[in-house]
Amino acid sequence: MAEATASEPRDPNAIQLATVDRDGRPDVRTVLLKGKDPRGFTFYTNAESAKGEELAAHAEAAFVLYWKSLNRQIRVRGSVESVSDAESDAYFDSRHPRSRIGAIASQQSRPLDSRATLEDRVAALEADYRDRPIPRPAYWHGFRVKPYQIEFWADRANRLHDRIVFRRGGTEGPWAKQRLYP
Ligand SMILES: Cc1cc2nc3c(=O)[nH]c(=O)nc-3n(C[C@H](O)[C@H](O)[C@H](O)COP(=O)(O)O)c2cc1C
Repeated sequence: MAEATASEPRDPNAIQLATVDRDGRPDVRTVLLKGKDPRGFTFYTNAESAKGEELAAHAEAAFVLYWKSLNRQIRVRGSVESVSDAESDAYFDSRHPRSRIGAIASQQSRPLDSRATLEDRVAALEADYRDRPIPRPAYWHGFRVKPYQIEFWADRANRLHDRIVFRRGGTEGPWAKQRLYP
């Protein structure tokens, strides 16, 4: 990530996050990776969005990071849990006030009749919260992907790329390392 931060033109932490809906049909979208530690990988979103509903029905996800400037890919599969309220509060409070207002104003993934409706809602909320703290809505929080598989792919000459996969039986415990044919 440090190398990508130095060389990617923007959003080195953008991940393409895949989930499945109630009928088992895949869905995918970009979100920003906001945390990584031994427990897993964290992103923030509206739990009432399409992805939130999909995760509520089936708490499993996969994501891919592709750094074009480095020609490297990382693939992750894992089970998903909500992060603690304290973690979500800390991240929410670190965001710019406009982003906090945006999180309240946006009924993410639901129909919006016009851009003006959203802008009016933002203006009303900005007036409402001018002199008081902007609280994190309960539906806006972090999700943690707890990995059971992580694969690193790196470009090599003549398309004989390196692929190293780490797997484990569940979301805890030791990893087994395996090299794969490209
Ligand atoms: C570069 C980029 C970063 C994004 N980051 C986030 C994010 O961190 N959280 C989020 O909820 N949506 C983010 N989005 C918007 C999502 O891709 C998506 O439009 C939105 O979350 C609704 O997805 P859903 O309908 O599948 O729930 C981002 C989009 C882009 C292009």
